[in-house]
Amino acid sequence: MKKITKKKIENLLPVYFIMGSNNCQSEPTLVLQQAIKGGITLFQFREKGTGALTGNEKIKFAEQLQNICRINNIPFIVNDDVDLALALDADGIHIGQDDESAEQVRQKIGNNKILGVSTHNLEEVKKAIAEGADYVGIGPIYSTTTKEDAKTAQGTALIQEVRSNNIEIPIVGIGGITVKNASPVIEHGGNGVAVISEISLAEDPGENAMKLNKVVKSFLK
Ligand SMILES: Cc1ncc(COP(=O)(O)OP(=O)(O)O)c(N)n1
Ligand SMILES: Cc1nc(C(=O)O)sc1CCOP(=O)(O)O
Ligand SMILES: [Mg+2]
Repeated sequence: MKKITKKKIENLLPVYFIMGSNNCQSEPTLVLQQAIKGGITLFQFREKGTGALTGNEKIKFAEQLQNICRINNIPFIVNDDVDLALALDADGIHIGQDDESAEQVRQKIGNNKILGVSTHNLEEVKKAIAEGADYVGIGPIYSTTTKEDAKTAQGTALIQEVRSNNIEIPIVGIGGITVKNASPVIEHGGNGVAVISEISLAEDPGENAMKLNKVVKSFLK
């Protein structure tokens, strides 16, 4: 992959689907295929929490999902695990404030992979940018039960603060986002929504992916 431009990242963020084996009630490979058909624009492999796969099982599962993404031209991002991202030659890595520093991770992955960083205040956003983030995740926008250690919901306040400071980093909102409540994230300056359960637990994952794609794109300028 060539050096990623800001415009290119923005174009990947509208419907950012995140999933691990414990987020699904049906076969995860089918859920991902349906989500892709529905119109997700980016995928993150996030294998963590209760009952998550480890070791070789985790690697094999990641390879299966990466393969599905490859066939369908959807970039594949790995959550937390920099070694796995490098071993799989993933398209990028997403890290949070409790993970390795963005500066260290950027050094390890070079300039041609996507680096996403979770942020919860303006200082963290500025630091992430200085250390080489390509986009920031801001959340939780709404309350969520999917992430065991999620912080208190903050709405779109930080997205608005970042934009009112004329900071142009691509932003994806995350946490409790559904088809019905996605639009404020974009109206207030986000470039996309990152969701787990709204797609992974949907009766029809493809339909929810399609609805999210439609609502987000209708509010993007
Ligand atoms: C797009 C996106 N935004 C935020 C997160 C959360 O990352 P983090 O705070 O490191 O928490 P975990 O996901 O690792 O539990 C994310 N994964 N993706
Ligand atoms: C992985 C994650 N990170 C969050 C953050 O606030 O940084 S909230 C979250 C869980 C998102 O799952 P759902 O779409 O089911 O609410
Ligand atoms: Mg993390």
